[in-house]
Amino acid sequence: MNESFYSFNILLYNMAARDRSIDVVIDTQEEFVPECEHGPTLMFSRFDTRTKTERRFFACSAFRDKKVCSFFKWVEDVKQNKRKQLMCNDSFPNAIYNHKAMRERFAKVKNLSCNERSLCVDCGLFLLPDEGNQHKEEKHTLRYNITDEMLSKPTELFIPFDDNKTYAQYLFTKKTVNFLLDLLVSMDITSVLCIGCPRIHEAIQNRMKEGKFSMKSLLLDLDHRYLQVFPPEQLCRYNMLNNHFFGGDIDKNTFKKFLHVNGKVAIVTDPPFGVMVDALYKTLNIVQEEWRTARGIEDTTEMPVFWFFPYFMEKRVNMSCPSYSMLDYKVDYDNHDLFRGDKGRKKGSPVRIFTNLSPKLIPLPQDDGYWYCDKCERYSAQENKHCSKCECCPTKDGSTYKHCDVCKRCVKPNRIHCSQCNICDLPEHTCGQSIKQGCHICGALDHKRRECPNKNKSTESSVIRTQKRKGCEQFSSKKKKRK
Ligand SMILES: C[S@@+](CC[C@H](N)C(=O)[O-])C[C@H]1O[C@@H](n2cnc3c(N)ncnc32)[C@H](O)[C@@H]1O
Ligand SMILES: [Zn+2]
Ligand SMILES: [Zn+2]
Ligand SMILES: [Zn+2]
Ligand SMILES: [Zn+2]
Ligand SMILES: [Zn+2]
Repeated sequence: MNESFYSFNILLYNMAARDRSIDVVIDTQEEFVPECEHGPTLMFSRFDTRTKTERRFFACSAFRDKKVCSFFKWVEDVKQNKRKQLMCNDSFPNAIYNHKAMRERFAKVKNLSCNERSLCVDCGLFLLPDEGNQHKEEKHTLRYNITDEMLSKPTELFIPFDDNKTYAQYLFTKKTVNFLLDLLVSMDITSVLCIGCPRIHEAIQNRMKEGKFSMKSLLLDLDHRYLQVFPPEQLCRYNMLNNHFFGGDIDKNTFKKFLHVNGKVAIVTDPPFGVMVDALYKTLNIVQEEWRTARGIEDTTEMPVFWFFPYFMEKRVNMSCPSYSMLDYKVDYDNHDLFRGDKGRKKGSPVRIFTNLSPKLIPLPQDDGYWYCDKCERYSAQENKHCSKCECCPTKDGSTYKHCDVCKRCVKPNRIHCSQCNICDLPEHTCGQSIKQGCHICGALDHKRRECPNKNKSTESSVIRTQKRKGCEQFSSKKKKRK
C-alpha cells in the first residue's frame, strides 16, 4: 500500500491548514480548454491565503501525480495564443488503447491452450507466444497457465493500480459485491452503468453467463487493461472527471445505446477519494441528462445512483449534491487493510454509499446488525444509537457517539467537553488550538472563502462549490521551474 488511510486523511486535513488552497473551477467560461492525454483538463484556482491572491491554471483531471501526467499550464499562457502547441493529443500512444486491436490480440490469446497463455504483470498485457522473451529481457514478471476461469475474473488477475494519486484501484470484497447486486435485483434494476466499478461489471457479466439472472452492464473505466477482456459493447475507456470517451464517437454511441434500453438503469460509481467532487458531480449530471434525452423524459427524474465514498467526505458531498444521502452500510475492500471490516480498523471500513434515493428504500442486512430507525426512517448501523436530543442517528465513523449538552450535539466517544475552548475535543488537546476552519479572506468562522462577501467580484461567478485538492504537490513542486 503506497499511502495508508490515515496519512491520506491527515493530508486532507493539512490542506486546509496550508497557506495555499486549490479549488476546481467548474464553470470556466473559457472558450478554449487544453487537453492532456486524459481528455480536456480541468481549470483550478490556487488561492494564496497570505497575499489573498488567486491564480488559475489547467491540469490533468484524472491524475494527481505529476509523474503520471505532468500537464500544467497557467491560464494566461493558454490565452496568449499558444493553442497549437497545447494540442498535444496527437503524440499520445493511442495505438495501445485501440479497442479493436486489443480485442484481436486477445482473441488470439484465448485460442491458445492454458499453458501457452501468459500475462505480463508489469504491462498488464496478455502475450502472444513470441512476445514473452522481450518482456523477460526487460525484467518484467510473467504469469503463466492462464485458465478460462482466470480470464473471466480480470479484476483478480490484474495487479490493482492502488496508488491513491492515480487509479486508486481498491476492489470490493465478495460480500460487498453480493450486497449491491442483491439490492439492484430487489429494485428491479435491469441495466447497470458501472463507472469505475470493474468488479461489479465483472460479477454481473459472470452471473449472466451462468444464467443466474438477466442484467446488462456497461463499464466506464480509465484502466486500459480491460480493453483486452471486455468487448466494445461492454466497456468504454473513460475519464469520469471530464466525461471523456477515449474511443470517440463509437464509444459515445455505445453509451447512448445503453441508456436507451428499456428497463431500469442505475449508476454505480466508486471514484478515487482524491477526486474533485464538483467535477464528478458535473459528469453525473451530464449522464442523467443523456439518459433523460434517450428516454424522452422532460422532468428532472434521475436514475438511481450508488456512489461509494468515505464518510468523512459527507459534508463535502452534501455541499455540492444536497439531494444525496449517506447510508450507514460499511463497504469492504479486498486490497486495502484499512478499508476492511474483518482485519482492518476496529470501527470497520470508512467507505459508505451515497445515493439520490430515499434511504428508507434501501434495507441494510440485519444479519450484520443494521436496524431500522423509525424516527430517522432509515437503516442504521448496530453501534449507531438514535439520539432523542439531536433527533437523528448521529454516528458516522463506526463508534457510538455521545451527546454533549453544552455543545448541543453528539460527538465522538473519545471527546470531552473543554470549558476553556468551549468545544468537545480530545483530552490531550492544547487549549486554544482546536481546529477552527474559518474563511481564508476575512477569518470569520461562519462561512468559507467561497461564500465570503468580500470575495473579489471577478472570481465570484466562476469559482463555484470547491474542494481542497488532495496531493497538490503536482502543482507546488513545479512552481520553482516556472518562475
Ligand atoms: C476505488 S477503485 C473502485 C473499484 C471498485 N471498488 C470495484 O471493485 O469495482 C477506482 C476505479 O476507478 C477507476 N478510475 C480511476 N480514475 C478514474 C477516472 N478519472 N475515470 C474513470 N475511471 C477511473 C480505476 O481504474 C478503478 O477501477
Ligand atoms: Zn492528464
Ligand atoms: Zn511487460
Ligand atoms: Zn435515528
Ligand atoms: Zn445528540
Ligand atoms: Zn461539548
